Amino acid sequence: MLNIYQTKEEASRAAARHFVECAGLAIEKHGKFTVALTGGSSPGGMYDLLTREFIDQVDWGKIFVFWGDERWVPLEDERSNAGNAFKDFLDKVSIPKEQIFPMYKDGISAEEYAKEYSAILDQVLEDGKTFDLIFLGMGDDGHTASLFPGEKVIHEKEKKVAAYFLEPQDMYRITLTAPLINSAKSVAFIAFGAKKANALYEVIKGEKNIEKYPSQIIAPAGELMWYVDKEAAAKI
Ligand SMILES: O=C(O)[C@H](O)[C@@H](O)[C@H](O)[C@H](O)COP(=O)(O)O
Repeated sequence: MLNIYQTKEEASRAAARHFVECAGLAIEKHGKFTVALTGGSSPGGMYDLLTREFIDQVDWGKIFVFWGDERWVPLEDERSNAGNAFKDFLDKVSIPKEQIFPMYKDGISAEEYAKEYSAILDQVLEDGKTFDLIFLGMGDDGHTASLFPGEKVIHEKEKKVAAYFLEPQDMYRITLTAPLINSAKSVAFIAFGAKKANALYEVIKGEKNIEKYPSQIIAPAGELMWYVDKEAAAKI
């Protein structure tokens, strides 16, 4: 469902509400809530609301946190998606540390950790396979998670988690793969601003070209939600 809001504040509020609702339903159903967070700047407003206004509406002790993707850098590095999420969100709520799984580990290669991360998911996810909720951002180029245009990781079918060297950024990336993302009960994109307008149009209304607009590959078994502002939706 495409939800368009006047401002990014309103869209962030709706995304935060979605988090609260999904958490409540999952905890009622199976005693825990498994969620993957997105990197980028887009979830900032939602994090802020979750740590203040909505803080008493979530049973934080029952939440298990993962990431959709990560730059292969230590958490102290300002490019770390996990490091930023701790600062803006996770350090301010009472999720037990052992229930938070950054996609980075010292002293091991990205490829090795992708296998380890996959094994952790097998243990923690309901039935070993489905997330309750995955948040995704979308790049101005239509990428999502670390599924970048033209990269063969877009078509990965076997692995749940993949790592590879992303030449244009000169760094390793680690990412949930499309089949795992698509098995989620709910997937929620958050995208704001005029710079996203072209990609959003192409992903939602354009001709199918997954190589060029990898976000098109996201078609979950469960619900697909978009939380966008009117600037991002300008071309739709
Ligand atoms: O690590 C990454 O590169 C992100 O996970 C990426 O997929 C991000 O979500 C988008 O690039 C949107 O970024 P913004 O939210 O900053 O626009």
